[in-house]
Amino acid sequence: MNEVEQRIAELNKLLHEYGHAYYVLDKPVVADSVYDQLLHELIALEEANPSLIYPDSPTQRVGGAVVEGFQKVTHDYPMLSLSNAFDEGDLQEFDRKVRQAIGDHFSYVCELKIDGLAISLKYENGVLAQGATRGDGVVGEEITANLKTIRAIPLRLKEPVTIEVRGEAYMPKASFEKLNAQRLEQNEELFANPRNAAAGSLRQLDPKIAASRQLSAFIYAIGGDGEAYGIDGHAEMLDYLEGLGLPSNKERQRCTTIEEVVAFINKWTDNRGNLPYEIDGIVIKVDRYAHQDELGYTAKSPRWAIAYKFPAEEVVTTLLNIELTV
Ligand SMILES: NC(=O)c1cc2c(=O)c3cc(F)ccc3oc2nc1N
Repeated sequence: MNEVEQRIAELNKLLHEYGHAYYVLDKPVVADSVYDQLLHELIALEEANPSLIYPDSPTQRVGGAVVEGFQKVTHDYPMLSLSNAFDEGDLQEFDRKVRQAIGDHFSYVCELKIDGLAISLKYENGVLAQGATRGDGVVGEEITANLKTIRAIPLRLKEPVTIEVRGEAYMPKASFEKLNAQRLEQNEELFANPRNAAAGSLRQLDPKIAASRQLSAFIYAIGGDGEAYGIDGHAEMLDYLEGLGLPSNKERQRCTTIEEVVAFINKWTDNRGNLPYEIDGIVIKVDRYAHQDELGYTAKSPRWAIAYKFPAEEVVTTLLNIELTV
């Protein structure tokens, strides 16, 4: 390898490491100025040596041309939606059905329900090959170019595995405030909430616009059969996906009773305002895959999971009261 090739290889490695620490682990290891300086050095070297551009170089995140529209993709495994629980009674009913089907020796995994939009990511031999929206659950839109602009999404995994994962793309609260402040400046219509802003950003046909929106993502499941990777349960799968370099939400907790689940829900009902992203509930999943297989699915939802939805913010009821009094 000559000197330039060596430096390009070294810059790719460093920027990949620093990017993972900053965007996936939320633990920066160098100052932004150092990252930017190295990135600009790589951009200059790649411009002078286009044949040495790596497909997963950080300079390739904002690539793609502006497209006329998105291709449709059929998911290998349907992207189902979660059934909802609105109060403790619903949770007790869910728990009763689970115990009826698989007995009492199991545990739940509780996760924050990120308020964004569901995405699917396909990696082939470790390289991000396709990204798509949920769509109607069977057919989604191919938005690979836009998802590549999300720095929390690795362009290459730490292992050359072929795997499909599912997760939630979202707009952090800080990005949302900044975006709406800019739109106010430019007399543009404001986004109502971070979820709409994230959806609107990923529907942009120009990846440069998606890149400017500073989205992020959490991965919450594998698409397809986790046991094919020698993994027996969901919590273990999330650890495995983290090991591959994928971002998963660390605020997850194993619970063995609904009482523990309720305690987790109460904790985050009170604390969610301190999170740097919006959540609209808590997802409760039976952990072991063998138990999930026994419980199975309805036409549109897994029977082994449920989403507890937080009550609507009081501001809505206040508005309603005003209307009612007038
Ligand atoms: N928004 C979320 O944070 C979130 C969403 C889902 C799902 O939509 C979901 C849908 C399924 F059919 C099965 C598992 C799931 O797990 C999930 N886990 C999460 N943490």
